[in-house]
Amino acid sequence: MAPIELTYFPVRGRGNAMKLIMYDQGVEWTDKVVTIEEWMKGDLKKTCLFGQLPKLKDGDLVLYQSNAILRHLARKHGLYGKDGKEAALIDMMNDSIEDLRVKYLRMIYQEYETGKEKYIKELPGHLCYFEAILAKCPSGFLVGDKISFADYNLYDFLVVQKILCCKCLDNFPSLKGYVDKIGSRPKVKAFMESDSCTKLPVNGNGKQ
Ligand SMILES: N[C@@H](CCC(=O)N[C@@H](CS)C(=O)NCC(=O)O)C(=O)O
Repeated sequence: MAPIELTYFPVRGRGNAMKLIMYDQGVEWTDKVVTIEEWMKGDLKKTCLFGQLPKLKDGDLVLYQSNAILRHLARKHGLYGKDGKEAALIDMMNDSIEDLRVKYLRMIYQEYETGKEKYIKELPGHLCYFEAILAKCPSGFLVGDKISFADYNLYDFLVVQKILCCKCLDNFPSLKGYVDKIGSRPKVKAFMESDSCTKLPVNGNGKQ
């Protein structure tokens, strides 16, 4: 049995970026899928440190909080820059991706009907920062010359934004090139085209 076990709902959600990292880095893991019906019984929730998923079990280490999980995988698999300075910059990038993800999730779960149009209108005003960052990165990665966990996270987020609004990257050539570049890594491509990704709804409430 794989030593890593990921417990999450049958959605892409916050689980997809960590799955992408594991698949691309050749890490074996087992998915423990929790249906909403099972979750609603409440027993599993009570055992979760903060009452939420995802949960990653790596040997005797049990982790909650998706960004802590991404960072753990990054430390183990060399996806955290070449030194402390790059690690700090990667953290900064990832925090900014998290800010956007929270905005997106708020719209999806709390105000899809009333807030979707406004969200799409405001999206370029958020994405432009990443466009400017990537336009200045000769490697095509957010920080340094190697892929980091923040790159997988941003890639995952941008793909989800394209599902919401297929034209959202049209005015952002660097972001477009970035999605194409990361998306054409053979294992990333294979994972994104696999049932493990395509068969799952993007979000738990069916909105996307
Ligand atoms: N900050 C947490 C948020 C986790 C979170 O919102 N989990 C949701 C699913 S994505 C959840 O467990 N919802 C069920 C519940 O809160 O009862 C993280 O990044 O992991």
